[in-house]
Amino acid sequence: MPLLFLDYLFAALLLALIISLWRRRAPALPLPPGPRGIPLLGNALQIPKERPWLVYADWAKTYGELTHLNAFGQHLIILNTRQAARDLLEKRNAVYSGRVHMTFAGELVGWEKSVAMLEGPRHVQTRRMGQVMMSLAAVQAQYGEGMTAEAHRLLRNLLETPERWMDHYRSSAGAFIMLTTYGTVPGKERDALIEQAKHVVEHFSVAATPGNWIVDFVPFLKYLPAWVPGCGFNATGKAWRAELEHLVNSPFDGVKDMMPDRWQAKHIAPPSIVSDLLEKNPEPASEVLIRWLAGSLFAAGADTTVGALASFTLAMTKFPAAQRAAQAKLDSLVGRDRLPTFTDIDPERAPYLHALVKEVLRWGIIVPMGFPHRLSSPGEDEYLGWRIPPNTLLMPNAWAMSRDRDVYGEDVEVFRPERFLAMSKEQQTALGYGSPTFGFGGRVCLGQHVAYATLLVQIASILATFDIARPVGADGREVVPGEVGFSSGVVSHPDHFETVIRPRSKEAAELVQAANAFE
Ligand code: HEM
Repeated sequence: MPLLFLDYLFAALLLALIISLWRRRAPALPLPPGPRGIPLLGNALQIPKERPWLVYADWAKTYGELTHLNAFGQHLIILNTRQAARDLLEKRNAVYSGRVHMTFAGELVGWEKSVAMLEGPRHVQTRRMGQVMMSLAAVQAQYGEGMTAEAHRLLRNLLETPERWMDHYRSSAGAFIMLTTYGTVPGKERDALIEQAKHVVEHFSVAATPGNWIVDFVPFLKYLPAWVPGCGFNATGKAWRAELEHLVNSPFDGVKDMMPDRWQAKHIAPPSIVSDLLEKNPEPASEVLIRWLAGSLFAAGADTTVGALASFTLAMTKFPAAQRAAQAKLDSLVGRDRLPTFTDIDPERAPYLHALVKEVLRWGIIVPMGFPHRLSSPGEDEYLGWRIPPNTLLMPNAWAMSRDRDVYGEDVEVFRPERFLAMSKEQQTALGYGSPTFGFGGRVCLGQHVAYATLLVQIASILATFDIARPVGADGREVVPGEVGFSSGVVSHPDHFETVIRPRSKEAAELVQAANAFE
């Protein structure tokens, strides 16, 4: 027996030796190229804070498809081409659909239950539930009427106080999501929730900014009381958690109360994503997923849609020819004695309008670096001969992809909807809503069809009734906006610019008033 034991020991040592020799002979694949960092910090000091997509696009000229960075040991890879993003985030989405873990935003404030941060089977299950929003036709059929009425309210607000256009876009975006998600009707309660949501979304942006919170680097600090010097973030987290939970729970409980016997579909709740999901998934275990799915929609949808409308307004101010062309097409399609409906603006009848909305999403791309995806498999991956270590964060440079000259032509900085009309049907289908603005793979924006339908009806309604014009300076000449930058957050809005929004005619103003006569 002792001899047998020694045999085993000898065999094990031999095996260990062979493995170590083999490992030495087969060196690991290289990491993708990237700027040289410094010990411990890596590239942390080189990561650009202002409009990083511009710097990354510049680096891509040196490094190619992928740029590798390392910040305090965390691997980051910028995906510089749509092909690389498709190959990794779409074709291998089973392993590239993880998200980054954030102690402050996720655990302390409570965003970890939101769809955008969930991972694994709960994420897949929640997304499956979100399929109720999974086609443009379905969204229009179910919510088209309510969306049209919301668009009319936006027009009325623009007529009354045009200079407050950004406020009106914000409350309109909130109203659209409240309507589709909870079926909430206009009123004081809804206005209060939209106002509260504004703060929650602003706080999310601060909470999720990497580097803002020491507890993200030293997680055990979350256990210390807020009065310990340096741990005040625990009090902030608690306050923000309370407001987030109120926003998630209050409208949800309102719908639930209206459907006490929801499994029999005998209820008085208006049609909405929540009532639909509660009806189809009556088992109590689904409730928390539906509650947070609904809450996530507001957070993910409100600021993004507002940003897209701001980009639209900037584009119309800078490129009046596109505005005139869109108005002429709408006039010939709808006439000038009524407002457009969803039936008027389907892709077959209104191709120019669809091209214009796609161009808004491409030219003024508002999530320029997407949201990072995490490689969640325990082992490393390989792509084009490069090594991708587990836990790497992949960030698609959607801004650079939306300026790919091979796809969009040489004039990528010009707002020109015609570029989509010149493409074949196959090309257009491959590009989806025109650019990678809605992300990729198992994480692609869950609200993309709602967002697109919302923009379509809002933009058609505005163009039919208003002119978006350049202001006139003291010298009597039009002031053409110069180079307007975009803000640096995850959701990026155009910086301030001057514009004038006024009714196209007396008749157009009357149409807007008539559409809101019963309010
Ligand atoms: C123009 C408007 C919008 C843009 C540009 C946009 C863009 C995006 C992007 C880039 C992502 C990340 C995709 C990825 O990780 O690859 C995302 C995720 C998401 N969006 Fe949107 N979005 C918009 C509007 C909306 C709306 C209106 C809703 C809700 C009704 C919504 C709900 C979501 C949700 C729930 C996620 C998280 C998906 C997940 O992590 O599984 N979005 N969006």
